[in-house]
Amino acid sequence: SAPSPTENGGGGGRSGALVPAPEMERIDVNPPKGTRDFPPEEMRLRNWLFGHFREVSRLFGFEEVDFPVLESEALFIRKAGEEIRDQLYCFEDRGNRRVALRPELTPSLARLVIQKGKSAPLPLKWFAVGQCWRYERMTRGRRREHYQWNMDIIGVPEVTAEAELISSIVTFFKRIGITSSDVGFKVSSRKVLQEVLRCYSVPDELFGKVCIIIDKIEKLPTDVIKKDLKSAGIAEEAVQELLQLLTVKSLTKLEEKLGHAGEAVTDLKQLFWLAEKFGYSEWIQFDASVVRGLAYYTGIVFEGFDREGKLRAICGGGRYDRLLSTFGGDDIPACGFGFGDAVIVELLKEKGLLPDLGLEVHDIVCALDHDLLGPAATVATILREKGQSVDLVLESKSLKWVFKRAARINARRLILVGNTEWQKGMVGVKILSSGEQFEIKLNEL
Ligand SMILES: OCc1cccc(Br)n1
Repeated sequence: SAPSPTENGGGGGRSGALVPAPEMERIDVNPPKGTRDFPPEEMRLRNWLFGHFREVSRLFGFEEVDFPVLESEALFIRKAGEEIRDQLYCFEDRGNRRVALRPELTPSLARLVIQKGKSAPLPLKWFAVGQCWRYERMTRGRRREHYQWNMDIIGVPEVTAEAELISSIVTFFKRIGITSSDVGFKVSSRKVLQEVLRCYSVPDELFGKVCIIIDKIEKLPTDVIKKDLKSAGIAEEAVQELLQLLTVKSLTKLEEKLGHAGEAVTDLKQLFWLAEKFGYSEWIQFDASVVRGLAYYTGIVFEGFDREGKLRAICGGGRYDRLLSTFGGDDIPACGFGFGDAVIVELLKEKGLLPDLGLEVHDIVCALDHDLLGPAATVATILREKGQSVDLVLESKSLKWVFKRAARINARRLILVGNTEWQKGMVGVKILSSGEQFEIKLNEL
C-alpha cells in the first residue's frame, strides 16, 4: 500500500500529500556562517568570472592545476605573526592529524612543485582557481571563504616573471571593461626594507616579521607600528628610517635614498621598463608602503587597488624565492599572485559593469497531450544530438504554462509535438521572438 504521508521521512508517495511529519523541525536552510550558496544567477556570474580567469591563463600559456582544500596544518604554520595564521581554519581529524582548510593556494603549489621535482621541467607556469578558507569571528560579519585565481611562475629569477604576471591581470581587467582609470597597481620590493634592515644589522630571521608588522601600517596607528617594531628588536633609529622610507612614492626619490646599485632599485627600474614594453605603464606606480601580508615574499610585491579608494585590495602578489627551500625543496625562484572573487564583483557593481547573464535555452519541447511524451523525448534527443540546448516539458501542461516557462528560460523556439503533425513525421515550430509559426520535418529540425 502507498506509504502514509508521514512515512518515508514525511515525503508522501504519489498517493500521499507532501505533508511534513508534525514532529519534524525545519532545518536551517542557510549555508554555514561566512559561506555562500551559488544559486543559478550567482553561479552564472561566477562561471563568467572564472571563465575570464581561465581564458587569460590560457592566453598566457599557463597550465591549470588543483590541490585538496584540506591540507596538513604544517603547510601554513609560519612564525611571522600573519593574519592568515591567526585565522587558520584548522582542526584535528579522526586520525589525530592536524589539518587545515587552505587559507591560500601558494603553499599547496609549492608542495606539488617539490613533489614533482625533475619530472616538471622549469619554468613552470601554473594557474589554479580554488576555494580558500579562514576562520574569523563573525563579529566582523566577513566571509569565511572565497575563491582565488592564482597564477605562478616557478624557476624564473628575472623580473620579467613579475612583469608577465601583472600583464596577465591587466589583460583580465581589460576583458571585463575595467580601465586604468578605475584600477591601478601599487608596486614595490621587499628588498627596499631588506636593504635598510641590513644597514642596521637587523638579522635576516626578523625580515618576515618586520614585513608583517609594516603591512599593517594603514590599519594601525603609527605608534602601535613603532611599538611592535621595537618589540621585535628593531632599533629606534632603524624604525625611524623604515617609516620615513615607506612614504616614498617615486623611484627617483628611492634611488636618492638607496643609491642606484642595490637590487631593490635595479629590479624596480627593470619592472617599470618592462611595463612600458608590455604597454601597461599607466596601470602601475611605485609605492614603498606596499609590503603585502604574507611572510614569504622576498622581492617585488604588488597589489591592485581601486582608484576611488572605496574597496579593499582587489588582488596581490609578488616574488617568493625562499618558500620552496623552507619546505625542504631546492632553492627555486618563484612568484605569483592571488585574485579573490569578491572585491572584483563589488568593483564591477560600482562601475555598472556586471554582465547580464540570463539562462539561454535554445528550444522548449512540449507534447500536446500525455501519450505524445515519448515522441517529445525523441524530438528532444534529436535536437540535443545537434548541439541544441533543450528544455523538455516532462509532464502534461497547459500551453499557457508552457509559454510562461518558455519566456522565463529565454527559449528561442517552441517545438510542439502534436498528433496530426506527428502522423506526418513533422512537428510544429514557433519562433518566440517573432511569433512566426510553421511545421517542419524531424530531419529538418
Ligand atoms: O583574503 C584572505 C582570505 C583567505 C581565505 C578566505 C577569505 Br574570505 N579571505
